[in-house]
Amino acid sequence: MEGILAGCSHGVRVLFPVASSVNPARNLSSKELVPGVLLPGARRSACLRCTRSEEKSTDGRVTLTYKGDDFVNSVEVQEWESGMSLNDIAAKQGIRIRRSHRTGHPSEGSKDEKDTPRNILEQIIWDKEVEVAQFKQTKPLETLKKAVEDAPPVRDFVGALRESYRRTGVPALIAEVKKASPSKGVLREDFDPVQIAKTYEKNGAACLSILTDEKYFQGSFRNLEAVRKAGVECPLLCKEFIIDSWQIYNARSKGADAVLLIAGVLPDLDIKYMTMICRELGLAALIEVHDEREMDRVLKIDGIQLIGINNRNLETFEVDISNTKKLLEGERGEIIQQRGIIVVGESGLFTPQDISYVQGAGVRAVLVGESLIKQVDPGKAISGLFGKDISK
Ligand SMILES: O=C(O)c1ccccc1NCC(=O)[C@H](O)[C@H](O)COP(=O)(O)O
Repeated sequence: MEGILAGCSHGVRVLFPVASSVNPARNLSSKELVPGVLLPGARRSACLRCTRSEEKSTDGRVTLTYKGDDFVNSVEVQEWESGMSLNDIAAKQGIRIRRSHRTGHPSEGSKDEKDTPRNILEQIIWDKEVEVAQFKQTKPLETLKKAVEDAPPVRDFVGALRESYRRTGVPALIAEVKKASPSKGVLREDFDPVQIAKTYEKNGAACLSILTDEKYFQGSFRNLEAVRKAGVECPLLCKEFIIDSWQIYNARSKGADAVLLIAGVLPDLDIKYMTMICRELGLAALIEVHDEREMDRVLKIDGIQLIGINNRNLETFEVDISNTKKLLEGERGEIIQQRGIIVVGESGLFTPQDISYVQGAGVRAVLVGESLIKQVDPGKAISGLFGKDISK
């Protein structure tokens, strides 16, 4: 791939395609390469903690290298340089979800195959790309960063989960404020997010998950802000389909304490880069996996504190809670235990037996939506789900 490529040991990289109509890199000084700022034509922003040196190769490509750099020569960066399409790089990591805006490649098939989403998750992601591009026009990152400074202080999401597990002896509950879903349609007609959040908190939820996607889940950032402003103390997960670091800043500016990063959608470099941004903002990152390959990819990334195992296949909607057990068996479970990673069991949990089954597999927190939200009193339903009162 033609362009200017830079990477650093802090996990930040820049790619300015020379072919791009805008090539700001030509006139950039290192002062302008600010962490987290995505310049026009760049795929990544650079890191000010590094010291820059510049090298021009015979084919005109300029490589910016940084002192102490071990990142530039990594396999991932070499793949970026090799001329593979971005969808191909993702596919090589086992990612089936394509990005509609990514550079095409003959292996992606005919025009029709390229233009038609293969499944609901891909459809959601393609719509999200359009949505985020529009939001970015109205609120550029620099504006958003100012809003982040005024956001309510971050609450300790991981700490709340650990504390709840220690106190109750059962997996900590992340209760999901979920009005609707693509698989089940509307789950609750009389949906008052603040009231639901309050009853979840009162009845023992350690943290809350607030869906913010409007089109497919009838959620919103208004809900997230309203819950945060209503005096709810539980840390809040912004449940969004994140494909761009802009969304992480946006989530923080609205009061989120944690964000979801889906390994089935994000290549390794994106996960590394986004978790770094989360760390800088003080947010927890819940990295979601669904199969062994995704789990293995995530376990290769340093500094991961929270892994969610989704029992729902987001491409087919099939739910199977034995997926959690399968992914925690053997060496994977041992690595997770050694590193003190908290595993969150996600989706399809309806009974105390389900909870003890995933707990037995190694889960220390659960993310539950449907089985609570459909009950007359979703808060009271918590003791039914756990087989005991977890509020004390
Ligand atoms: O819930 C869906 O239908 C869905 C479809 C496509 C992408 C994501 C989807 N859900 C996100 C989740 O995984 C759940 O909201 C969460 O784990 C709670 O699941 P549940 O307790 O089964 O409502």
